Amino acid sequence: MSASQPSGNKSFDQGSLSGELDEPATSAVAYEVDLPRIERAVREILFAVGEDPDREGLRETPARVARMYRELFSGLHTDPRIHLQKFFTEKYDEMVLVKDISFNSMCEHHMLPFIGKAHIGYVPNGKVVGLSKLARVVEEISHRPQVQERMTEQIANLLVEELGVKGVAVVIEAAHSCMSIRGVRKPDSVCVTSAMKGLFRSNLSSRSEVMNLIYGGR
Ligand SMILES: Nc1nc2c(ncn2[C@@H]2O[C@H](COP(=O)(O)OP(=O)(O)OP(=O)(O)O)[C@@H](O)[C@H]2O)c(=O)[nH]1
Ligand SMILES: [Zn+2]
Repeated sequence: MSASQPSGNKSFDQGSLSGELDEPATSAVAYEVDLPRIERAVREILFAVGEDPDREGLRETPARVARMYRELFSGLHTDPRIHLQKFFTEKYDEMVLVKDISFNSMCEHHMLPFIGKAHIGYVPNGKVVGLSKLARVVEEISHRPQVQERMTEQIANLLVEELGVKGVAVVIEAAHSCMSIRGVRKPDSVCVTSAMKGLFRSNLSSRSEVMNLIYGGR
């Protein structure tokens, strides 16, 4: 299924399509990142650590870092709700699970990456979204200064608010570089967070089912 040509996939034709047909490629909100300001700041950091930002190898570094931050924080200027505006009215009312959605984010405490996988399960309440849209939501919510717990909650809340799901389970596992390359230096630690809403919160067997589907066989 392509984002702008949903009728190409027969399995989705059985339901009717709602929402915007001309979905933009991204949900970007107009904002011009101040690249020169980042460049000046990076030059200052290089001076402060005792480097010479004008030596050949570093000359282009401030501009590179500025472009890098624009990319890593691109989710600050997007509205991930847009990806959930287009849905399919399906009778399907069992769980849908997309697991192993890889992501990278930036820990807001140290501005170092945390990298991992998100698993999103939900039980629809008449509205089913294209599977890629869940990954798009993860992309945008992760490309911000984040903490893992907030990211987990934000994804779950978005599905509740936009799709009125009967239940949603978001599980995120990630390795935080701020814990591996510096500070306490525990390179093998993995942080796991979960947000359970609706029947995944109230019903133990639904919760066990989604956890088994995510982790079963591992
Ligand atoms: N709960 C949570 N903590 C995080 C996340 N990312 C980083 N941290 C933690 O944020 C904390 C910041 O602690 P501080 O004491 O303010 O900073 P610090 O002196 O650099 O801490 P150390 O990392 O222990 O050296 C650290 O314990 C990090 O492990 C996250 O996504 N969630
Ligand atoms: Zn950190």
